[in-house]
Amino acid sequence: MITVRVPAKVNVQLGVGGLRADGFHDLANVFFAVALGDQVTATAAEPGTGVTLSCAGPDADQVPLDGTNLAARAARLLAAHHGVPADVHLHIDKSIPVAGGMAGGSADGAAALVACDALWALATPQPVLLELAAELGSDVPFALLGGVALGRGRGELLEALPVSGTFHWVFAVAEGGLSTPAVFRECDRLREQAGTGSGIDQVPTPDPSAALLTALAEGDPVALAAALGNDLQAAALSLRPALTGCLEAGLTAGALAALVSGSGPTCAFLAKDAAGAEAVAAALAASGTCRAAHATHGPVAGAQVIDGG
Ligand SMILES: C[C@](O)(CO)[C@H](O)COP(=O)(O)OP(=O)(O)OC[C@H]1O[C@@H](n2ccc(N)nc2=O)[C@H](O)[C@@H]1O
Ligand SMILES: Nc1ncnc2c1ncn2[C@@H]1O[C@H](COP(=O)(O)OP(=O)(O)OP(=O)(O)O)[C@@H](O)[C@H]1O
Repeated sequence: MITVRVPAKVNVQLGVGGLRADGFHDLANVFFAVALGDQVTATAAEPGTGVTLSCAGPDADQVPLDGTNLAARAARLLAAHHGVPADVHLHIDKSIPVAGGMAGGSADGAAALVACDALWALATPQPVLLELAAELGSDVPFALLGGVALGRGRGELLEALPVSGTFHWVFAVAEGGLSTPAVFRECDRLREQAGTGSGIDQVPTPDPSAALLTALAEGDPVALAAALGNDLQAAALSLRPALTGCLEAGLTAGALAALVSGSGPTCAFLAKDAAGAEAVAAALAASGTCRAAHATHGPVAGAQVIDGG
């Protein structure tokens, strides 16, 4: 039995370029891994059983337990790559909000790759795991890497970034999720409506912000707060206007900055320190603008075996 811990992500910069012919957008995506995470346990199964799944946690009823689950797809992809049978039971201990913009499904996919690789003693080299991860989804490679990284292309071409110290975050979980493709479509629609166009020839491919990279490298939360940016935020707010109230509640409670996490609807708040994060989380929980609020920190490592007994 192998248990892997895997982090959720917040995008401290999500620069979205034009719509490509393949339906994806080129990004300048600065991923940041936070301690709020899932655990995936892989247990050996009888030959011919295939991949079976179970899930525990407050949102477990929203997690598909069929072959579409990213953890199951990851196990089958790894097995096919090595030509071994995909017989395994995967148990997901879920803390990451589902369809929340924190890459929860992607995290489970990355965790399943690492857990099955260890269970089946495959010793897959990291670059191969990263390639398999990219086949599963744009956010999956980062969940393997963790820390802070710049994702180019559709977010899968990663470069680790220097970072100092620990940053303190609060995540406000919304009622219900948002579909990632729907949020990208809304971003394109808003661009068309504004008359700028949404295609690859009309929207320049964004670059990472120099001020943001310096703030990360220097471990400066005030400077990071000033440099945070998410090009999907307007689209998420357009689809879910009530999120504005949540963002404002966190700022009123003393957060240094507030933004939508990735494609939303989870809202992320940067705090000055651990005590500041606890205070913002308590105020948000009492504000009635979200379902739950969690104080956490980062950066933390990517998917890692924590129990191999
Ligand atoms: C919003 C982010 O979470 C930011 O990290 C990611 O860009 C989304 O990553 P993801 O959920 O792993 O997305 P994927 O499973 O690869 O793609 C789902 C859908 O999102 C849209 N998509 C995704 C990534 C990207 N760079 N451009 C896109 O337009 C496409 O419609 C795609 O069909
Ligand atoms: N292991 C999984 N955990 C949660 N959802 C999963 C999983 N596997 C597949 N899904 C499906 O993926 C959908 C999106 O869930 P997920 O939690 O990954 O969203 P997200 O965090 O917004 O993704 P991202 O931030 O990568 O765009 C869910 O509604 C669910 O149907």
